[in-house]
Amino acid sequence: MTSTTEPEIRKGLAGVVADTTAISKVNPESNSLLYRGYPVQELAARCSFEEVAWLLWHGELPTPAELAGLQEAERAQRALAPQVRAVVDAIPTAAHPMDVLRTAVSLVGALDPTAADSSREAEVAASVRLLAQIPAIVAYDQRRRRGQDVVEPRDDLDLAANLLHMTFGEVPDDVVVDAFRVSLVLYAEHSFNASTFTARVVTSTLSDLYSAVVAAIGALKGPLHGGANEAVMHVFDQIGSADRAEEWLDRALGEKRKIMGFGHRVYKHGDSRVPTMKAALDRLVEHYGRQDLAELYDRLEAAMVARKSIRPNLDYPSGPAYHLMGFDTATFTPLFVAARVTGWTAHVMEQRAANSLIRPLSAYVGPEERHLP
Ligand SMILES: CC(=O)SCCNC(=O)CCNC(=O)[C@H](O)C(C)(C)COP(=O)(O)OP(=O)(O)OC[C@H]1O[C@@H](n2cnc3c(N)ncnc32)[C@H](O)[C@@H]1OP(=O)(O)O
Ligand SMILES: O=C([O-])CC(=O)C(=O)O
Repeated sequence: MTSTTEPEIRKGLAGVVADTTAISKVNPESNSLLYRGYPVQELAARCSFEEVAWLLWHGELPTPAELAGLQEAERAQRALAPQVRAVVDAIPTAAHPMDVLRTAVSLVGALDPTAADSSREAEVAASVRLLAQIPAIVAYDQRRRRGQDVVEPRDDLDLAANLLHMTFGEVPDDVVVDAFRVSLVLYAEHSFNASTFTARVVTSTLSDLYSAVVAAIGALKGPLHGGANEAVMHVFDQIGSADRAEEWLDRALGEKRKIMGFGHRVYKHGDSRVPTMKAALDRLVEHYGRQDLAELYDRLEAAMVARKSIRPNLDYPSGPAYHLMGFDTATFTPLFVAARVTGWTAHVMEQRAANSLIRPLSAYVGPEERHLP
């Protein structure tokens, strides 16, 4: 007699601990998030996005000389190669900006003669290159969609201010630049989320860093992940005003729809990053005089908590914040990429340093063996 043990299947790998990481710690019990040991709220309050990028890649905050070196290298690589502009121009504007970004990043990799070099030095250099190029691609694409000419980068501005300058042709008020910087810091890293895990799977086959980032962009695009920040804005547009929030939500829940910007695979009592981003959104609401947006935000959140006890994730405040800054809704997820590329590339380097091919098993449920007639 044979005994068969059913394999345990964890759909969506929920609850599975797939490997160790020293990059960030997501703690749903204490509702906290640490990057290399530092609470993300402290980093968002006191650090530039470039300092956080260095921290994620190297494990420690940069010295003044290290930060100056990173800034110099990043600022020197902000201009897009003519081939990259030409490829972006060749993509119809009906294509989503995430498709444009995915394609352009792939070309940036193909144009890098050191792309196949997987030494740590080369991968840090490629990470800095992507840190510089992605904002330029995102800004270029939004401008061409609006029929606007390219704005050249300014090397006297940090990454956050320069991205805004390249997108809008001017540097907005400090309150706006600061809210944008905060969003980049909060979006930078979040352990084994779907896009980061994708980057690690690609790296585990000993593929190159650019391939891992291109695949991660594909994973981030979906509305269950990074695409939710864009989807939140579509929800706000559909609802229109605060007094319609409950009615809209009841209909959506009645149709068994997922409400974008709410819920999380790991956090079940609220996302550690939301209070910091909500505070930045509140400052933008004040700055732009858009209390109507804040009222809609609050009414929908309160109704969702009352009906389902499900709380907002980071995409909920980020969507309306990017809207107030003036970004097109379809540009929101590319902005997430501009931030998360730091976490992805840190994970690529960590995976490579202690690699094991990522290849789980499956339980076969198809037909028993059979034969052709
Ligand atoms: C930066 C980020 O990527 S954060 C995530 C951004 N994504 C979103 O905002 C999309 C909306 N949210 C969701 O779809 C989910 O909450 C996810 C995908 C993020 C997490 O999902 P999971 O961990 O797989 O939880 P799951 O989908 O099983 O939800 C558990 C229960 O809560 C419900 N639920 C969870 N999130 C939502 C939501 N946003 N709207 C309505 N119901 C929800 C589910 O329907 C399910 O209910 P059931 O047990 O009655 O079937
Ligand atoms: O951790 C996750 O599953 C999704 C998320 O919040 C992120 O990637 O920032």
